[in-house]
Amino acid sequence: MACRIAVAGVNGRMGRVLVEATVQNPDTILGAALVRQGSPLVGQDAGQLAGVGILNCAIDDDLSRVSSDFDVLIDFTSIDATLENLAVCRAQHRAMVIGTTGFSAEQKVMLSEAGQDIPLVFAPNMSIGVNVLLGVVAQTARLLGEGYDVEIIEAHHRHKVDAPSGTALRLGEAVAEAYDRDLAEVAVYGREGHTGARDPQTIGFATVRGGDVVGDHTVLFAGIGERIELTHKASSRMTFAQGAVRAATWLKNQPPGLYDMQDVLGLK
Ligand SMILES: NC(=O)C1=CN([C@@H]2O[C@H](COP(=O)(O)OP(=O)(O)OC[C@H]3O[C@@H](n4cnc5c(N)ncnc54)[C@H](OP(=O)(O)O)[C@@H]3O)[C@@H](O)[C@H]2O)C=CC1
Ligand SMILES: O=C(O)C1=N[C@H](C(=O)O)C[C@H](O)C1
Repeated sequence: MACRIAVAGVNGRMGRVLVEATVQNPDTILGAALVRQGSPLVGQDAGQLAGVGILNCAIDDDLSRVSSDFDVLIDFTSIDATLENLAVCRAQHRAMVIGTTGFSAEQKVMLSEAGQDIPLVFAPNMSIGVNVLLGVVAQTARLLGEGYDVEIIEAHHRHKVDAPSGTALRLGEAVAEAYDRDLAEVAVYGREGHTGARDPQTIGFATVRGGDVVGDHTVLFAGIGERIELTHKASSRMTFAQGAVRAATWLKNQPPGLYDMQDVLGLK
């Protein structure tokens, strides 16, 4: 049976592409589409909004009201909206794929607690490429060993509200884990003024914001006399949306738990 998907924030940049990816996937149908409470979009057809034709799926602003219409909620919205939707999905026993970024450590604990009751996929980047890159980066760190300075550079569009990106932080975690370091202790977020010489244990982050950049990430291993730069560039949001829809079809058959894209793609 087709997996019935609900898309939160259906008018957002990701929301619209998620509707398109749901329609394109032969194993999924759009069961519900959500917008902010009181939005003038309520009642409009979600397919029409996403530019994929009429789907006979009226946009709603109340997740509890439509909870019997979907199996998995895909949520790429904001921290507040995602946590509100998580509470509803937990109460109504609905699975959830979360792509929203920018959560604090405490908020991430809330996600793992919810994983005791419902199946959840939470990943800062749903593209296949970035999830392969996570493994490549960890292996590169292990093979190079100490003596290489690690810097993570990310670039995104002018509308992005969180920095560094969730993906950059996840890449940082992968490097820190490979070197047996704690990212919270070694991360350096930007530099200014008289910084002193670089501490070799640190992992640096640099953020670029501008225009319509979909999402670029580079992990730089800089040694003496050589450097390795591992780069992923997303050129379309469809890569994230297809990953999220794939995660939803996978999640439908999983027991409660907090999973990531490495689980979905069998990369662990
Ligand atoms: N994991 C991944 O692969 C990816 C993750 N992302 C992440 O997804 C998130 C969304 O990105 P993007 O689509 O570009 O953002 P947009 O701003 O384009 O869309 C956000 C959507 O969420 C809705 N929303 C925001 N706050 C609330 C609220 N409090 N209540 C109800 N609805 C709300 C917005 O509604 P309104 O328009 O009314 O404000 C809008 O529909 C970000 O955190 C981003 O980092 C993005 C791409 C890939
Ligand atoms: O906000 C975005 O656009 C993106 N956010 C994600 C992140 O923070 O890592 C993933 C992607 O790069 C696009």
